[in-house]
Amino acid sequence: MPTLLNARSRGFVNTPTIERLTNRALRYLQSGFSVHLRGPAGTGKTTLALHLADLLSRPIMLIFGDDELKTSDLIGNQSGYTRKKVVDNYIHSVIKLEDELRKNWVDSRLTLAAKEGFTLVYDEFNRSRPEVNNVLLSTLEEKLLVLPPNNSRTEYIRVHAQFRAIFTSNPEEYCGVHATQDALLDRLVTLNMPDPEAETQTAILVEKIGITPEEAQTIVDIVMAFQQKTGNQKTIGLRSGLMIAKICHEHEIAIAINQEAFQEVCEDILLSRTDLDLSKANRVIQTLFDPQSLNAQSALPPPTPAVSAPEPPQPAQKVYSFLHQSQGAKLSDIESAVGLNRVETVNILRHLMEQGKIRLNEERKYIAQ
Ligand SMILES: Nc1ncnc2c1ncn2[C@@H]1O[C@H](COP(=O)(O)OP(=O)(O)OP(=O)(O)O)[C@@H](O)[C@H]1O
Repeated sequence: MPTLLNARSRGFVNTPTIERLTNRALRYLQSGFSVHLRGPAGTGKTTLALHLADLLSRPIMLIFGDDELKTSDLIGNQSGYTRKKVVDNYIHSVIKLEDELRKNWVDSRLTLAAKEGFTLVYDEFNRSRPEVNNVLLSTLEEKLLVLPPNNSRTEYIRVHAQFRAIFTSNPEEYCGVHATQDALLDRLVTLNMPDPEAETQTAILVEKIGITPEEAQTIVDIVMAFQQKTGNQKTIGLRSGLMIAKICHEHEIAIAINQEAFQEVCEDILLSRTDLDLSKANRVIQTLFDPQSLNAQSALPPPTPAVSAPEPPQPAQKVYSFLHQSQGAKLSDIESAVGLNRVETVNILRHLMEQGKIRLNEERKYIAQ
């Protein structure tokens, strides 16, 4: 059986923009639609897809799109044979032999998710050839998964009511990406991922790498200014910032624009990511280490704290008291009892779990400690 993913999205940074996007996507998922997050590399599609899947509170199956992927990788295939031999020697002089050879069918991720009502996260699905994804058409629309003919099992699977799929994709001009069939797009609600704003990038660098907000802002300023000056939107962004931050943090390199070691790291990470002529790109990057030029380039707002910072005490107290009285409840019950939306409820539950005040039992009920 394929491995189930338990995507507790720790370290997920929730800014007002991300939260709005999350709420929109969640609304569509709760109404039974599958969601498609589309946008350039490094805008946080996969991270948001896993966060959404986590909010749905169902086991998660993860598939990565790939040119080599086959339909059988999605639905399953025949794997070996089972042989049954019956020897009947009831009358000692007579032997009756029955030999039966049966093909074994092994479900793959889509089939399992559709059967059991899991959440399927299909990352970069347009890297798979379009015909491979055809099997998704009836799964999403008619809620029927059609399997290849076989005598030993049913050829149609009725899709479980809780099955949801979350797709992510890169724009079609990216290398190795196929055009997406209109029929598939027509069955999905597509949300375009915005480029993460400076405040989101800063918050992510602080949360993921553990640098200070001022250091994070210095890196984000440099990366965004380089992106603007070179006109390169495709490969320079959040990931470059995360790499610079991680390297500097781990090697105790001071994150300041007048530090030679910091300048070198920025050059190494950024110069390889632009199509601009190297000498021109080099000149651009040198202007960024001039404090006046950088300040003029990017009047970025000061970092604002992430929304995932500690919840206000009142709703958390409400959730805790409810759990205390009810002796355990599931996410949907908590949500309706305290009148909060899913994102708010999950944030509070996480916060209470981190404080050791509640725990999640095997029936996925939250129990007050
Ligand atoms: N909201 C977030 N909270 C914390 N980290 C984030 C968030 N969004 C993105 N990141 C981090 O930014 C990096 C890029 O994010 P992610 O891989 O989700 O982007 P993507 O759009 O799926 O990229 P690609 O198209 O290249 O797969 C990752 O290291 C991820 O952990």
